[in-house]
Amino acid sequence: MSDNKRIIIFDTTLRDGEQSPGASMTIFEKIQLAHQLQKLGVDIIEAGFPVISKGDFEAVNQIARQVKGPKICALARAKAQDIEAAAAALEPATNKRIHTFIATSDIHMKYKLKMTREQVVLQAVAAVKKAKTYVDDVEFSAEDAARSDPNFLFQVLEAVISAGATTVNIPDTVGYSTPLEFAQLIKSIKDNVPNIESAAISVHCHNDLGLASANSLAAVEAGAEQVECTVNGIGERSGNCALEEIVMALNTRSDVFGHKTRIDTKQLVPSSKMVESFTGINVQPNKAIVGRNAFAHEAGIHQHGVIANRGTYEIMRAEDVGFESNEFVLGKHSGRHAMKLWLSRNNIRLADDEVAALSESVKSLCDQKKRITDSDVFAILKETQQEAVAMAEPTHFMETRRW
Ligand SMILES: CC(=O)SCCNC(=O)CCNC(=O)[C@H](O)C(C)(C)COP(=O)(O)OP(=O)(O)OC[C@H]1O[C@@H](n2cnc3c(N)ncnc32)[C@H](O)[C@@H]1OP(=O)(O)O
Ligand SMILES: CC(C)C(=O)C(=O)O
Repeated sequence: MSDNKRIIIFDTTLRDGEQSPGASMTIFEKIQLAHQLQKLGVDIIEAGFPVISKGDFEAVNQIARQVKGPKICALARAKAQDIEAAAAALEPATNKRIHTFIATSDIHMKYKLKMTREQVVLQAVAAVKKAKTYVDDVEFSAEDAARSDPNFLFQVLEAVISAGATTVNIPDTVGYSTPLEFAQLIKSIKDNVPNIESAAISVHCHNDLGLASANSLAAVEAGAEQVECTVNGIGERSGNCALEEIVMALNTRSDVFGHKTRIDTKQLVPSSKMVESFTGINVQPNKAIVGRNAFAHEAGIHQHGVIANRGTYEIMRAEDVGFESNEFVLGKHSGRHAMKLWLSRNNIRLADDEVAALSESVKSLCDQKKRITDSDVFAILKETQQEAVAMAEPTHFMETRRW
């Protein structure tokens, strides 16, 4: 894979991810997660925002000391004190980046920062110059870029690149943009910022309208080189672009995007589980890629198809993202083919008419009970097929409805 075909994966689970209400992690957990992110193969770990607390400073500092491989990044407002804290926390890292930001939308400048456009440009440039005195690699983010006046955004980006920014990040801070619009914004930045070739273009999309991954992919198609994302898509409000979604979309549809990443996809599920356990934020079952139902089939027509050929209903392999296998669930929607498979996995032989009768009994039970277990099916079998069950040597006679 040539390098110009590789999208840089900038993981911000430890920074923006941790901003999810209730997701705070201990220093020990953050260090463990950073090691897991290294194993996952992310290019850059945004380890925290050192000025905000002693704990965040310490976590970034320990990660900078211990985690080798990915570049370690720390966030700083466009303020001297923040940049000094970021530089001090990152000091032990061999490969490091300071990420500084200021808002460029009229609503943020007027009401939040109470600054004029001219003041924002001056403060952005001063921040980048200050960060450059500590590190070569400086990222600048124009917060709320997607709602900023594009002409002002071009002016800010040109100024920060001239000041030494090596990456310019275009956040859709409030998840307002749409794929076509966001792609157009990236294209217009490439066309209107004269020195844009001197910096990498990054995107950072939020999920308020459920479009974070779609917007990030549209940006990649328009020429963005770095995607900022989080494991399980955690982050402010509805979260950030989910790392697993962007990576598997690029992998699975390389025919469309023509880009790859360095991610070891088999580490996606272990990373997801670690984030779930450290933050206490559970992944919804139907979450793309890492949700518990992402590779599970209950409907008979689908189960029949998958038994015949997994490609009928699976566009990715469960094993490739770190699950042990795909799964079948016996339920109200299951049919005879799945029933036969369940029986064979439990070493039970039945004639076709008996399989059909058992399927009917299972369906009837499902009309009364939301979830059925292996024990339920065995109970039905014991009533009707004592001989077959007696001969069976169940391989996993336990309370589970999946196999
Ligand atoms: C889009 C994002 O995700 S941005 C990152 C968000 N992350 C966080 O906020 C991390 C946690 N934050 C904190 O712990 C605190 O907010 C701190 C330490 C950063 C600041 O705390 P405080 O000094 O008490 O200020 P408070 O949070 O109330 O207000 C933010 C201040 O930062 C200023 N500010 C906000 N963004 C920027 C910026 N990019 N550059 C410079 N100043 C900024 C605001 O104007 C306000 O300044 P003021 O105190 O002069 O009015
Ligand atoms: C600091 C920036 C990149 C951010 O988190 C946002 O705009 O959402």
